[in-house]
Amino acid sequence: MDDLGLTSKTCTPCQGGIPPLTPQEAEHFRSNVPDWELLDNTTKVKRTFRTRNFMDAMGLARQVGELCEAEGHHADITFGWGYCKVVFQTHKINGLHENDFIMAAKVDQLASQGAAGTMQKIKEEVE
Ligand SMILES: C[C@H](O)[C@H](O)[C@H]1CNC2=NC(N)=NC(=O)C2=N1
Repeated sequence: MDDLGLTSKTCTPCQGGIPPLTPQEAEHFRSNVPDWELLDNTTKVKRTFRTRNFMDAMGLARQVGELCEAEGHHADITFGWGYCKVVFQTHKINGLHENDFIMAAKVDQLASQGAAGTMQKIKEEVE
């Protein structure tokens, strides 16, 4: 689905002073990360991940946080037993920027690796 090649891009430092994406532009980017949804009149993009328990939710939150720090573009992350909610917005422009969708695509990649890791762990436990 990543037709725009979002996962191979890196975030550009956003210094503000540019208009946020229009709803149409935001929806175009969102179609590349179909598990995410636009919020607050398309000024934010959100995905909630389901996890097996609290510690997995915290682990995912930590991994997402480290990715944000590495990219210099930060999510608002809330987690609890069985879930981790990730919301991106470019605060400097109070709206969405391509960076938010680059991050969404990279978080999907991260979470799928994590899920694969979990499945591998379960498989090993079973065998
Ligand atoms: C100086 C630094 O790059 C900026 O403050 C960055 C940090 N991370 C950020 N993250 C998000 N989501 N929005 C921003 O506007 C933002 N600005």
